[in-house]
Amino acid sequence: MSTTLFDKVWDSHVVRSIPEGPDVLFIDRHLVHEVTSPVAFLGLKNRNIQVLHPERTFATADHNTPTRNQHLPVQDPLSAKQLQALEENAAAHGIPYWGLGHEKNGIVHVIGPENGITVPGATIVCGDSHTSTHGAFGAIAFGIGTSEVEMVLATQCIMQPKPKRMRITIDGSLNNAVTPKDVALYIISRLTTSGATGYFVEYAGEVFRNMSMEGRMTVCNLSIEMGARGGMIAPDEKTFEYVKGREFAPKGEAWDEAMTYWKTLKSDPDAIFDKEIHFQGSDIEPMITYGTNPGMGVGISQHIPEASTVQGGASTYHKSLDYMDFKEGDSMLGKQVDFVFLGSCTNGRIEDFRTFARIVKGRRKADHVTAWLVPGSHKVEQAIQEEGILDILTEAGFELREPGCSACLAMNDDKIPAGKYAVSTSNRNFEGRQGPGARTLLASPLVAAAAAVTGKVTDPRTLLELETA
Ligand SMILES: CC(C)[C@H](C(=O)O)[C@@H](O)C(=O)O
Ligand code: SF4
Repeated sequence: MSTTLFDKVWDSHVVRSIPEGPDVLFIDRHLVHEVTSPVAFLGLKNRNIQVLHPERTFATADHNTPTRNQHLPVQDPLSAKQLQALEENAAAHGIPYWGLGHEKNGIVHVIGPENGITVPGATIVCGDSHTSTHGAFGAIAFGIGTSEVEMVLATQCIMQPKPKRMRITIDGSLNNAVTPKDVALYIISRLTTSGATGYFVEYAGEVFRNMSMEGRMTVCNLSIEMGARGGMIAPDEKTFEYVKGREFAPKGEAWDEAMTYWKTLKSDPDAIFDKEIHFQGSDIEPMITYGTNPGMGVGISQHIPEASTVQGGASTYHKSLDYMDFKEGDSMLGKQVDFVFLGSCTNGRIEDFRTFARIVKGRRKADHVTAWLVPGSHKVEQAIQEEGILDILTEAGFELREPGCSACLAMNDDKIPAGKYAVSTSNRNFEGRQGPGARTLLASPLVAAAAAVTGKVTDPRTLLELETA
């Protein structure tokens, strides 16, 4: 029978189908963080229920944690309270808790793959929209609300209507300096932020096959920003190689058994999708956003589009440009940059720091730029040191902070001041996302690095060319 990858994984997890209603799905892995879990645990307490599968549940602190002096007590009272609540809840239910300072601590979507919690063919949920990241391994992974977190804690199941299937195929190869982040921003700019609403996306084609696991995670992470329920990529040798030997991955006979199953995880050649979309890799250039949603992006050498050429109302478009203090027709190149943020579950992995270092090596941070370089986890932080990247960064005048979500959503002290411009490797550029009045330009680690050393929006290709010249 011809089945999609998505159907194979979904159908094998259905515990019960409700006619004309949602399916009840078994959940293999449940990731928990401090923001969306307190009320869920309270619900369990009120009903005197224990977590059904603590060994399938993993808790970390990431959203409102400081990125400096993590060894000291957390100053902000609300953050301190949320962190303490998670620690106590985890202890009460026998759930592993990787709090501040723990070697496995980090952003929930970075530590899952890093520790082998994320595996092909699994169902993975978290009270967090960017759970889609884990789809890079051929898992069905999606964000859930707090009441659903409670449901999964209590039953290890969730009720979900089955989404439709979309496949986005990108063939060919990518141009110089075009990274997975650019591919994702390009797709969203073409589809808009609601273009995949109601769908679960499979990414296929040469461009994704050639991507590293880190790159695939970046792409799947951003699926949610075009409205998709999630995104996934069929596992291949690269996936298996990445997972093998990680702490929570299957071992010995269990590994062999898992591999037999994982190798079947691909869409059949004649599988039918509800919607198919095709792009060419060579059409993509380094991207940057100019507006207040992730779909408002252009190639870095381009100009801000005229309102008449974009979808949606002109008044919303103008409101967005007013917030950014940009004008239709402006060139993106040369725009002043005050802050640079490298980090988040989109681009806070080791490969992103390697990419950033490629450009800053032998250069200096621009004097007027404040740069926050925040690893996605302690393991990433450690790799940055071990690989000598920290030396490159330090020599160029940068400083490394401690892991967490940080300026991605500014729930801690890392807030971009009102009116300032930040080139950010994160995933959302909504009004006030990085601090009240802050203006965000989403881009890749390469574009962020180019901005950090020149102090303005700069095409990274011009700097890379100088190196090879
Ligand atoms: C705080 C959390 C619920 C939220 C999410 O769901 O995505 C956050 O991670 C974000 O990126 O906005
Ligand atoms: S890094 Fe940003 S997008 Fe990712 S989980 Fe944290 S706040 Fe959400």
